[in-house]
Amino acid sequence: MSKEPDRIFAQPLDKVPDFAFNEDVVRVFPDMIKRSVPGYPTIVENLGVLAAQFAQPNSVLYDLGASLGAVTQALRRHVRTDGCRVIAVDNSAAMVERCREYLNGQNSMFQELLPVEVIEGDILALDFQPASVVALNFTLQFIAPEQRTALLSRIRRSLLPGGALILSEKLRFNDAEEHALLTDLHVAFKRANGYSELEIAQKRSAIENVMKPDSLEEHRERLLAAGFSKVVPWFQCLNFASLIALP
Ligand SMILES: C[S@@+](CC[C@H](N)C(=O)[O-])C[C@H]1O[C@@H](n2cnc3c(N)ncnc32)[C@H](O)[C@@H]1O
Ligand SMILES: O=C(O)C(=O)C[C@]1(C(=O)O)C=C[C@@H](O)C=C1
Repeated sequence: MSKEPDRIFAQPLDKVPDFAFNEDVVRVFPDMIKRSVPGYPTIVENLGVLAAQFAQPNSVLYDLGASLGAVTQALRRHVRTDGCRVIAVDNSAAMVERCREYLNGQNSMFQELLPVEVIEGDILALDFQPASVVALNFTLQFIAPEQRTALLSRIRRSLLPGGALILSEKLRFNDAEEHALLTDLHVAFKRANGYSELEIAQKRSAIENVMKPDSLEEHRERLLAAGFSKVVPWFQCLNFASLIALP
């Protein structure tokens, strides 16, 4: 994985463009996400552990919005169920190209890994195959809010009995005081990870039009409306959380 440090917002910009998963972001993405999302390494590794509990023989495991394939690699480290294969999907050409390189490197180093197919495409247009695990790791927040329920309904319909959706997201909070406190603590987390005030402020304006977090209550209601029977939060660090949704 690239070790290049994220300096994307380090210099003052006349106008901060909307955030995009382009070549510049791809180059620094492992550093960016680790320094921006509290608990990210724990979530990714344990997503593999959780997935192993829900994986059903001869089924598909989806990594939706796979970026560089961190979740796919965790699935390959932990899932040992017979006949499983991973389908990783992302609509950023730059991400997909680099993701394929990393996974090919993994293929040549280890034997008996789950087969992986990396698809460059829009998860909103995906024809889902019967799946036992679907991971949306910090991806739903980038989908237009009015399209989220339909996507989750299609995922729900593709899930096999015994399977699960694992959904990780940045959260907002309905209680203004709680929202302000956890937002401040997230800024402190970024500062402690070496981001300057300028970098933090410019990143905030870059993502505000493209990334729309929901509250835990909104997630729960939407998942139930999409046909899931049970929603169980399994991780929260500051304003970032991960949920298990059962069919
Ligand atoms: C924050 S990143 C996900 C991080 C990744 N899952 C991980 O754990 O390292 C969000 C990803 O979702 C992808 N994405 C956003 N909208 C998408 C869509 N409609 N279809 C496919 N991928 C999408 C972006 O290109 C980006 O790579
Ligand atoms: O909330 C922020 O400030 C973030 O930087 C979050 C976030 C994310 O949750 O995906 C946004 C974009 C990058 O992909 C990395 C992290």
